[in-house]
Amino acid sequence: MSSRNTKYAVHWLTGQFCEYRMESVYRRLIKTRARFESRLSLILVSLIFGMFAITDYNLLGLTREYYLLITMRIVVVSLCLLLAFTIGRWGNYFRKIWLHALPLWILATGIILIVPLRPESLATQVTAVVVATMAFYLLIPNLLTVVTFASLYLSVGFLTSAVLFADISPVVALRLALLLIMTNAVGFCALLRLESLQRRQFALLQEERAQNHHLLKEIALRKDLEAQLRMLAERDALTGLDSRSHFMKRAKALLQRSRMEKKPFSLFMIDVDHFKSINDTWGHIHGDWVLTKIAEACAQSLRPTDVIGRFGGEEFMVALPDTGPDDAQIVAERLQKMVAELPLKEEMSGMRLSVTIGIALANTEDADLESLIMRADQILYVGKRDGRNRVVMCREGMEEG
Ligand SMILES: Nc1nc2c(ncn2[C@@H]2O[C@H](COP(=O)(O)OP(=O)(O)OP(=O)(O)O)[C@@H](O)[C@H]2O)c(=O)[nH]1
Repeated sequence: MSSRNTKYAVHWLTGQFCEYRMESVYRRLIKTRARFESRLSLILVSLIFGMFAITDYNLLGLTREYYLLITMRIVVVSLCLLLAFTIGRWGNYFRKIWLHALPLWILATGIILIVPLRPESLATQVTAVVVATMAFYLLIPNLLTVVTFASLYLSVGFLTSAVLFADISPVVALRLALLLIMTNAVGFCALLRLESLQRRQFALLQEERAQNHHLLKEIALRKDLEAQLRMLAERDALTGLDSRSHFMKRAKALLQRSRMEKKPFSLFMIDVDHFKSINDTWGHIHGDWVLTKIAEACAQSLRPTDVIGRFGGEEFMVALPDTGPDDAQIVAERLQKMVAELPLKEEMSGMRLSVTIGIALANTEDADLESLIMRADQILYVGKRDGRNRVVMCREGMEEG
């Protein structure tokens, strides 16, 4: 038997969950409904019990037995109504099951007491006991074990009363006993089936909920993984800037929009000067640190609409939509100055950090990103050749210092 099945196993005799915890969860869940149904059925059953006072009167008239019967019926009905009210307010199907069971014992006692007071109407009373027993099992919500004891009390009490006060022959007593045994057996089996089915239904619902919960968790995990993968693909691990491929995608979209809106577009290629010597002098960890600082400077000095990416090694790219040559020159020089003024680590104090920036402008209609990158790269090379630490611009194949 799997652990899942064990958890929801239903006892073959009581119709309750074998596991105490599961049974308490179930009873807590149905407590509101059980309270309402208990109250309703108690009111109905006690009123029916009270209405039999009319047949008592027809049979007995205003005799001593009638007064005793009416008193007993009033007591039983009042107690049941009081209990219906109490259950409605404080009934707890988990902790106060005795409160739900009490009306059964009161009603059973009331029915048993009718026999000595109206022994001549035993045949009618037998029918009433059979109906009451079935009502105990099926109509008044209670636990199978509790109902069984209350019904057996009713059957045994009624049979004893019949033998003692109605003067029945042993054969009739035996027939009555058999009828009551059968009634109890049918009621027991019906309620056992009902209790088991309800609990199995509950177990299925719980399993479905657990599976849904598991699925939701799985979806959240997958979304998380997807986000992480996207992050890995789109971001440069060292600087946090766009990766080369992601930069290309975003820059292409920006360039296309600029073309459609007929607005200027500039592209920067930024290369750190003498970066190899930084690595050689202070080591790769310091080199990495310098790269992250330059990336931060780029992110700070540019607009949120500009796209910045790490193109590889110590090269960065910036796509600047809606930026003409004059603005591009100003922005690049500001960035160059910012890098030069970056506060460095103490041990690197002797170092002069600088970048060379090549700018390509997309003035023609047919300029695509690849050709812009090529032009920016070419002009950057010119800047390096001419001494580094400078901003150089290329307009449609023309070079400018
Ligand atoms: N620390 C570090 N170094 C890198 C990284 N990627 C590339 N490099 C190094 O950057 C250096 C680039 O050197 P070069 O291409 O010769 O350029 P440079 O020394 O900056 O010289 P110029 O560009 O001509 O001024 C190489 O030594 C690479 O190993 C990185 O992610 N971290």
